[in-house]
Amino acid sequence: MRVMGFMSGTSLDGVDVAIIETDGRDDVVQGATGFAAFSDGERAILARATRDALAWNGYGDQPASLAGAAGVIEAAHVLAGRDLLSRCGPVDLIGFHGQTVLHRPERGLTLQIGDPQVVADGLGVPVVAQMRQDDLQAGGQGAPLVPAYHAALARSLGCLGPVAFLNIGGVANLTWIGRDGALVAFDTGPGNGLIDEVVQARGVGRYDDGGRLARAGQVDQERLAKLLEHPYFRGRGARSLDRYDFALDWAEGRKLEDVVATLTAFTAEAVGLALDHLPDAPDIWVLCGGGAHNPAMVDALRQRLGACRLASDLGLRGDYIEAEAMAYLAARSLAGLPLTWPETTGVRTASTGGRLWQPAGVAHTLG
Ligand SMILES: Nc1ncnc2c1ncn2[C@@H]1O[C@H](COP(=O)(O)OP(=O)(O)OP(=O)(O)O)[C@@H](O)[C@H]1O
Ligand SMILES: CC(=O)N[C@H]1[C@@H]2OC[C@@H](O2)[C@@H](O)[C@@H]1O[C@H](C)C(=O)O
Repeated sequence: MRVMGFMSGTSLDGVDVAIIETDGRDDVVQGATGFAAFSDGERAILARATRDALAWNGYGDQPASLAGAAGVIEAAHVLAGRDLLSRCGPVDLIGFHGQTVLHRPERGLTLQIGDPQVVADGLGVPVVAQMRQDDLQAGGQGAPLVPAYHAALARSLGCLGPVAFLNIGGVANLTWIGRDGALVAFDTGPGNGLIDEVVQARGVGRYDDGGRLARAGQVDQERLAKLLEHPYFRGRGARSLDRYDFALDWAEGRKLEDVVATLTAFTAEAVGLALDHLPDAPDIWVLCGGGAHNPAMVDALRQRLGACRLASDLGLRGDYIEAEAMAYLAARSLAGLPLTWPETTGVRTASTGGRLWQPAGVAHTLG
C-alpha cells in the first residue's frame, strides 16, 4: 500500500512528510517527500507548550497551552499532507506521530499532541497514531520506535556485518542490527538539542550552522567528563530520554564557542559509551537526522566510532527516515505486526501498537 508518514521532531523545525510503498515487511519503496517549516509564531506556541508540559510533568490538569499547540500541529500536518497529495496523488494510509511535549517512560507516560481525527478528516485518509502507548503499557519505554524500519533498511541495503543506524535529532538514538537480524536499540544521549538550546539562548540563530561554532571553540574536558557522569549513561538495555533530561545551567557566562564544542563532543562521546552495550562493534555506522548536516558533529563521531557513512551517501533520505518510519509502522500496525521488541524498548514481549482513525464521510474503510 501507499503510505504517508509524518514526523515533527523535538527541534521544532517543522513537519517532515514522506510517502513509501510498503507491505510493512521487506517491501519498501521510497516515494516523494515534503517539509512544512513552522513559522516563528507557531514555534513560539510549541515552545511554550513544551515548557508548560515540562513544568506540569504529568501531575494534575494538563496545561491550557497544549490545546493551542495541538491546533498548530494539526494545521501544519494537514497543510504538508495536502501539498504532497496534490503533487503525488492519493495514499491508502497515514502514520502520524504528533509532537512530543513530555516523555516520562518510567511513569508510563509519553504525550504526543495533535488529534489524529483532525488529520484524518483534513486529508480524507485513515490515520494510524498513538504508536507508543501499547508498548509503554506493556512495560516498554515507548521509544525508540524507528528500529523496525532501520532493520528493514539494513535488509534492503544488503548489509552483511553488524550495522548501526544513528539518528542525531534533538536526542540521539541508535539501532544496532546484527548479522542474524538481531536488534539492539536505545537513545544514546543528547543529539543536537542542547546545542540548539544554547545557540538560541544567545540569540545567534537556531543551531550551529555548519558546525562553525564548535570548530571555533575548545572542548572543556573537565566539563565533558562531568557531563558523562550523568546516571543515564550507567543504565543498560533499552532506555529513552526526554529532550530536556540534561541540564545546561553550567554553560551560563561561558564562551559560546567552547560550550558548543563541548556539547558536540558530549553527543559523540555519549554514542561512544553505547559501544559498551552492543554485542559487537558495528562494521559501519549510518548517520541520519539533522546532526548529519553538522560537519563538526560528523567529525567528532568519526573520531570516536570509526567508519561512519552518511545515510545520503547510501542512497537513503537521511532527513526523512523518521517520517518514512512512521509510514512503515502504520502499515505494520494495520497488518497486526509487532512495532517494538524487548531489545528495542524493553517491552515485556514483542508488541503491536497504534490505533486507527477513519476520516469522516469516507465510505471505504481499512483495517
Ligand atoms: N546545516 C546544519 N548545520 C548544523 N546543524 C544542523 C544543520 N541542519 C540541521 N542541523 C541540526 O539538526 C537539527 C534538526 O534535526 P532533526 O530534524 O533530525 O531533529 P528532530 O527530528 O526535530 O529531533 P528528534 O529526532 O529528537 O525528535 C537542527 O535543530 C540542528 O541542530
Ligand atoms: C518520545 C519521543 O518522541 N522520542 C523521540 C526523540 O527523538 C529521537 C529519540 O528521542 C527517539 O527516542 C524518539 O523519536 C523517534 C522517532 C523514535 O521513537 O524512534
